[in-house]
Amino acid sequence: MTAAPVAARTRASWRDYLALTKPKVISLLLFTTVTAMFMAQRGWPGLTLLIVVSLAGYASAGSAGVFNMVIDRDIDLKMARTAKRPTSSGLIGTREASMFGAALQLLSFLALWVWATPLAAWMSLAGFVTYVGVYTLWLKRRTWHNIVLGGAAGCFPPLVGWAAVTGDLNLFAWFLFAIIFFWTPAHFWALAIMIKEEYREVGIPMLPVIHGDRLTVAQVWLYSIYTVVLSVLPWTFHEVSWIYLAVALLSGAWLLRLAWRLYRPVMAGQVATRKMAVPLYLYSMLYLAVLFLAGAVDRVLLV
Ligand code: HEM
Ligand SMILES: CC(C)=CCC/C(C)=C/CC/C(C)=C/COP(=O)(O)OP(=O)(O)O
Repeated sequence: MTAAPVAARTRASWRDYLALTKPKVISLLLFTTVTAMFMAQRGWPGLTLLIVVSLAGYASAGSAGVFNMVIDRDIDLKMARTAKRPTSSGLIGTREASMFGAALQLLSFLALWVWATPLAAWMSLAGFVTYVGVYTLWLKRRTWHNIVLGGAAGCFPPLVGWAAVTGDLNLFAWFLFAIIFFWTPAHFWALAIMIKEEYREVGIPMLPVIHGDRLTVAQVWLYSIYTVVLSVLPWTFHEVSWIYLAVALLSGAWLLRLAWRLYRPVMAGQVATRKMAVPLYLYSMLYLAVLFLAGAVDRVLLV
């Protein structure tokens, strides 16, 4: 049996609901949650807790994605990258999507509260509120600072993992938060350069649209430096040892190399092109994954 063409479909399948949760983005968010659990435990956190936190973490971040797609369905419809989202195409109505999102958030909060710790549930809710309330509703359409302040949403997943294991948050857990906070601009503004014309057309005030390429690459370069410096600090506090340090320095050097390769030609007067920004955007995700993996391996094996 062949699938019906998209335009002819009127009934949404489970795949459409899954698409509302932004599965690819969540895969990396969840990776930071799970690796943070190993870092907090300094060993195996237990299979039950790993499963509960992974499922609940997915549901919470997924719920945030659902509400983001409901709120942004008008602008998503106008951009090629997002036009086919079920909320924009009308395949899934606002009411159904909102109920789905609310159910995910409620289940996630209860599961974390009951089977992990109340603090983990609150941290997850804080991530949700920051993404939906601060980023999507308040800042995204208003200011180019949107992704810096709203980007705090993506910093909560490691706190969820940490709090699920210890019921508490220490300085190192907040370092994990801060690393993602300072990493986000390099990740997102590299992408924003790639798709700046789409953002311009729909009037979303992303940095390259508002202040141009030069300020964007300068900010990306600065935030990349902050990220690498910050990534090394936990070592100076004896929270991690040489495995993490070696990985942080090597992967950080590569991040700086790619940020520099975007910065230099644009500062020399060239227009920032998609081709120039792609390597940094793609590498940003590998970088974060490798850094968190190194933290987990290091603390499980050595510290
Ligand atoms: C304000 C913060 C952030 C913004 C505005 C942002 C924005 C975006 C956008 C617009 C995309 C393209 C998605 C697509 O093509 O469908 C993307 C991709 C991605 N982002 Fe982010 N992001 C942010 C933070 C994060 C964080 C914290 C993580 C994980 C720790 C993350 C992980 C990813 C991944 C894995 C992809 C690739 C998805 C794919 O290939 O479809 N992002 N991001
Ligand atoms: C703990 C917890 C619940 C955390 C949730 C954090 C979360 C879902 C962060 C994701 C960040 C992200 C994908 C932003 C893109 O939004 P966008 O609207 O700019 O992208 P779009 O144009 O693809 O919709």
